[in-house]
Amino acid sequence: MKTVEVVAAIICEEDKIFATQRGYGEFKDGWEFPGGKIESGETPQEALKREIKEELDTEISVGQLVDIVEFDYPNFHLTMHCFFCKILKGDLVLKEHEASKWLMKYELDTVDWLPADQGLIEKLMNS
Ligand SMILES: Nc1nc2c([nH]c(=O)n2[C@H]2C[C@H](O)[C@@H](COP(=O)(O)OP(=O)(O)OP(=O)(O)O)O2)c(=O)[nH]1
Repeated sequence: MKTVEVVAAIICEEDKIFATQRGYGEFKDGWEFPGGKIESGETPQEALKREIKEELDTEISVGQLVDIVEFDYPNFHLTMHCFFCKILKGDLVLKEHEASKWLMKYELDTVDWLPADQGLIEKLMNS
């Protein structure tokens, strides 16, 4: 099975975490942490900064690695590197997503996360 290498940004501000809803494709309407596929030659941190600039027109700093999620979807294996991030500059403009929410940790389970994110959400809620 092919492996897709993805980076995801857990953007925090004060006590809240930024969640986005996918606007297109196979997982449309599912909630996720913004990010995307690592391109060849990029470090995960570089990929994450590029993706957040593209998707949200925002510059971030990439902090601690929170988790590397390994998950089998029917058609591919996902390896997802998840980092805590902070906003440096920009207003999180939704260029690809259809909605977003700032959620407190205890509210994280109030949106419908993509299947691969379930374990991570539990971990964040219990942290
Ligand atoms: N960014 C992100 N992707 C996630 C999460 N959870 C999860 O299963 N994924 C999956 C969905 C996609 O298959 C993949 C992300 O890659 P992507 O955003 O480039 O996906 P895509 O296929 O829509 O993009 P593209 O090839 O059209 O550029 O990882 C998450 O929390 N954040």
